Amino acid sequence: MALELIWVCLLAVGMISLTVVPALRVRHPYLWWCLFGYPVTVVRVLVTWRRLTTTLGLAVPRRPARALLGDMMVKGDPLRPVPPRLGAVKLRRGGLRVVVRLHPGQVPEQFAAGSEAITHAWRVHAVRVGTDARGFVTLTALAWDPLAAPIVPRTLRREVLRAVVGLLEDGSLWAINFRAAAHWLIVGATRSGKSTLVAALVENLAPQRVALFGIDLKGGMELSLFEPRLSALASTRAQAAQLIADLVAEAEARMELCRSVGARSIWEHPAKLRKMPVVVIVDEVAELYLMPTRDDKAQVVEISTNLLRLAQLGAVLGIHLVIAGQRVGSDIGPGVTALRAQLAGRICHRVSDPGTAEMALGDLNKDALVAAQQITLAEQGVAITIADDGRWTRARSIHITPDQARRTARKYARRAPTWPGLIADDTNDPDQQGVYL
Ligand SMILES: Nc1ncnc2c1ncn2[C@@H]1O[C@H](COP(=O)(O)OP(=O)(O)OP(=O)(O)O)[C@@H](O)[C@H]1O
Repeated sequence: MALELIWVCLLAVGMISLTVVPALRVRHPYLWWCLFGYPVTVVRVLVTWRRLTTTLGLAVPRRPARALLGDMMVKGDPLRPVPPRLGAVKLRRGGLRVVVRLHPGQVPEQFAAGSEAITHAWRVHAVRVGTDARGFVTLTALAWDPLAAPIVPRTLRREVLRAVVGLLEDGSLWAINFRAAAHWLIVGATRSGKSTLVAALVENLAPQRVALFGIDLKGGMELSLFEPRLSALASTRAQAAQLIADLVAEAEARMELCRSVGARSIWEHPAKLRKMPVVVIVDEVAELYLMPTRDDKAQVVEISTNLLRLAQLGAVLGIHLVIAGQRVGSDIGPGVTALRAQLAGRICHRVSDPGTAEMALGDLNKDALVAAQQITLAEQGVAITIADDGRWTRARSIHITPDQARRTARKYARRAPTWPGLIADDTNDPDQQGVYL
């Protein structure tokens, strides 16, 4: 009877595993990885390590390859070469990480050359080789392609002017951090994912005590989604010229304030005096520089000069620019190359002309430029960006639908300070006090 009960229990467990585990893998991949994928992979790593390193030539013999047997010299490989010492296999979000101690004479490049074989042996999506300390390599395995459908954790450390917009290809968070790079350039051909990225950015910034402005000369088609949360939206060139001029005046007033309190940036101001950070999103920047008639020329020159001033002054004054466009080449107008030099943050989606990729990444890294040109039509939302540590990497934004963006903008409409003046009508809300301090 007892034996039958055990069999029934085992059968039930087996049935549940067969149905629940695959469903969990699809619906909650991170939970699946913690509960099932990670433990199984740890066993696989430990079991395969000796054979894997021997096959790759990374295990070294303890004894020399020749030995004296009586008065005979015997040559041959020792039976049990010693693999490099493996540290604890640690869990990381959607993957694992393990530190390996190198044998004397080994270099990380030997492990990098074998990363494809390690990937297959561990049955993971990819293995990256890094070096955090001399004499050691860190092997980071990704369970699946993080760019296939990026999911960011719901509970994130809230930090003002930092927006987590997706994932990097190593599975870490992709953040647009205005405190690290004051201004950002986002380029990409049509349907490459620019608007989705901007939506992810606004989704993050909307709950923060940050004033958002929009300039969208495509009749406000893109940025009007966020209108309730914007302090102002310029949808004609005249409105844009006025708004940019007003923002330059705001920057000058902040500069004056800095001088009066002896501070070099608004972040050094006493909390009570500190002005609200401003993020200005410019969609389709080329439209600002178009000169259909002669009369437009003066206005274009004014816009170009003021935008450049805003970029130069704004970084320390809490005024930040996000410049987005399909085609951003030096040919679109005077001052574009000078403006580009001020935009330290770069994001390049699939582009249709090499000039735009060159504009976004050419002055930073030639390999990044090549990688950007290899993004395919199917990889919507995938971009090349420069990470916080200065390295270029592939990344993909989370997919925010227009409806989601509209709902977020409505939800946080009360947090949009009035313009001019940037006076928030919610300063008594204790929930919001000090968010940007
Ligand atoms: N991160 C993403 N993940 C999945 N799909 C995406 C992502 N980003 C964009 N897409 C898909 O690509 C389509 C086009 O994206 P989006 O509208 O953002 O492109 P765009 O570059 O702004 O185009 P346009 O310049 O024509 O406005 C979206 O409708 C969406 O279905």
